[in-house]
Amino acid sequence: MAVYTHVSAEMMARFLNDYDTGELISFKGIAEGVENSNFLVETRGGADGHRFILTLYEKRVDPADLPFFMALLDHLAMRGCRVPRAIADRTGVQIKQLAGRRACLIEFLEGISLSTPNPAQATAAGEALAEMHIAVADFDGSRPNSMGLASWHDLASRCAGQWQKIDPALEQLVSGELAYLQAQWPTDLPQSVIHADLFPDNVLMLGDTVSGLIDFYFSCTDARAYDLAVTHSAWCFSSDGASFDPGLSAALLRGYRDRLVLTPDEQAALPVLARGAALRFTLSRAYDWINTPADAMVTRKDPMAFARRALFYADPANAGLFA
Ligand SMILES: Nc1ncnc2c1ncn2[C@@H]1O[C@H](COP(=O)(O)OP(=O)(O)OP(=O)(O)O)[C@@H](O)[C@H]1O
Ligand SMILES: N[C@@H](CCO)C(=O)O
Repeated sequence: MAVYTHVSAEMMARFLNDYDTGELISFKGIAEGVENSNFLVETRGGADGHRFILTLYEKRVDPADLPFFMALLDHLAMRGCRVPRAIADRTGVQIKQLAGRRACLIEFLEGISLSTPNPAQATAAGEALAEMHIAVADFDGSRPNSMGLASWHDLASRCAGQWQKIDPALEQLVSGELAYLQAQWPTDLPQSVIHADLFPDNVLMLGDTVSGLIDFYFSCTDARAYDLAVTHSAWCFSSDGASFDPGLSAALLRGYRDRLVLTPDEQAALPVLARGAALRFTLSRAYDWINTPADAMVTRKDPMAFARRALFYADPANAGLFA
C-alpha cells in the first residue's frame, strides 16, 4: 500500500463514529504497497477489536467492483480461508466514503509480510492458493479481469514514446511479448475466481504458516493456472528478477499440486501463462513509473525486475521449468 490521500485525525475520528470500534487512539499511513491508501488504525474500548486497516481505494479499483471483493472475502472467511473481512458499521454498511474516496475498515490480521520467502513458506503459499481456488467453487460472484491481455495492449500504448525514461530495451521486449502472447494465449483453461496478485507481500506469515492472504483488489474470474503463474513469477526470483530460484519454484509448485491437481492443458499452458504474468507486472509498473504523482507517499516498483522475468520465461532453455 501507500498513501495517496491524506486523512486528518478529525476526519478519521468522525469516520469511526459510525462503527463499534471504540475511541481512536492512533493511526498512521502504511508505506508498503503501491495501489491504494492504507492506514493502520488503533482504538480502545470498542466491541469490534482494537486494530484495523483503513483502505481508501485509489486509481485501479473501480468502486463498482467493491461489493464483489467484499462478498468474496466474506465467502472465503466463511469457508475457513484466512482473509480479512470488511467491518460493517452499525447500520450494516461495509463500503463507505472518506476524503472523497470509497473507504473500508478491514480486519487486521497478524503476520509478517515477507520479502524473501524460504521454500517452506513457498510451499505454504502454494497450498493456500490452491485452498482458495477450492473454496471459491461455490462462490457465485464473477468479475472480468481488468488487468488481462487486452489491458496489456492499452498499458503499452499509454507508455509509448516514454520507454527510455525506464530502459530503452523495454520497447522491443514489450512489443515482442505482446505479439507472442496475443497469438498463443490459451482461452479454454478451467476458470475460477482467482487472486491475481499473490505476491509475497500479500501473504502474511507466522513462521512457515500462512496467517493471512490479503489484497484481493485484482481478484477476478480467469484461468486458475494463471493465478499459479502470477504467484510463480512473484515468488521464485530475486527481487531484481536477475536470478531464478529453482528451490522456491519446486516448493511452490509442490504446495499447489499437493492440494489441487492441474489438468494436462493447465500444465502445458504454464510457460505461456508465466510470460503473460511477467509482462502484466512489467507493464503496470512501467505505467506507474511514468505516472506516479510526485507528492504521493509511495515507493515505485522497478518494471525491469519483471522484464527480466519475462526474458527468463521466454528463453527456450527454461521451457522444462514447470514439468
Ligand atoms: N488486513 C491486514 N492485516 C494486517 N496487515 C495488513 C492488512 N492489509 C494490509 N496490511 C499491511 O499493509 C501492507 C500493504 O497492503 P497491500 O499489499 O494490500 O497494499 P496495496 O497498495 O494494495 O499493495 P500492492 O502493491 O501489493 O498491490 C501489507 O504489506 C501489510 O503489511
Ligand atoms: N503486486 C504488484 C502491484 C499490483 O499491481 C507489483 O508488485 O507490481
